[in-house]
Amino acid sequence: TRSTRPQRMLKAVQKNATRGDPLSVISAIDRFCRHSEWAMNVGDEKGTILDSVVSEVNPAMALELGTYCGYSTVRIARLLPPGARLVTLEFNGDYAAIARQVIEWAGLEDMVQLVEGASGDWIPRMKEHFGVKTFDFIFLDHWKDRYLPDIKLLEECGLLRKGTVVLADNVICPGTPDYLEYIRNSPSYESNYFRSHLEYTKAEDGLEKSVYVG
Ligand SMILES: Cc1ccc(Cc2cc(O)c(O)c(C(=O)NC/C=C/[C@H]3O[C@@H](n4cnc5c(N)ncnc54)[C@H](O)[C@@H]3O)c2)cc1
Ligand SMILES: [Mg+2]
Repeated sequence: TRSTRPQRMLKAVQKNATRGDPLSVISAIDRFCRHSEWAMNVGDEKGTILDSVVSEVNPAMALELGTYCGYSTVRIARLLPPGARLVTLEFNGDYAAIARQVIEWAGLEDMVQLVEGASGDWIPRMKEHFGVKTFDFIFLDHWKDRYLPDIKLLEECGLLRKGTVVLADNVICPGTPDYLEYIRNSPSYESNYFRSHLEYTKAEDGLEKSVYVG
């Protein structure tokens, strides 16, 4: 049977990227998406904004919702300080299997804990199951109608602390109107919009950076 797009993306990484070199994995995926097949990675343009926020936060404990093929997982994990950890949730087994191999090709498997499961099920178990106290940095890039319920769940589970930075992809395209409305009007967050473009296209999109103030 015909291969899937994530499988073809992984092949492109194994063919064009150097084992243990995260930047070569990132550029191999960007080249694949620009010249072969578009895919919903955060991409190179929004990726530089993601990089600058991760570098500024320098998180010891990071969370990603929506691993997909692991592109942003690699972008984040390559910037983490030694001993830091990135937990990434992905409930599609096929995508998780591809992402695991992409993360391993980049040589970042020691920094990353890929959990195969739904955010709604696993966020309440972060403390007792993963020994997480609070997250320093959170990247939202899963189904857009899950951003709002999951940020509220993260609050309820006490997983945010004063200064936790939440970065949300696609707040314009596909768009997350209910999340934006909540986070921009909540006294518990200071938010800023970083205007950019939908990955590999000229359409507008952007990232919303929100700092939890408690
Ligand atoms: C109209 C239109 C369509 C598509 C686009 C283009 C476009 C551009 C983008 O950057 C996008 O991020 C998206 C997008 O839809 N992303 C959804 C990404 C989901 C991944 O996360 C996984 N997942 C989804 N919910 C959960 C969950 N609870 N727990 C754990 N994993 C979850 C899924 O298994 C996927 O691995 C789309 C732009 C405009
Ligand atoms: Mg996205």
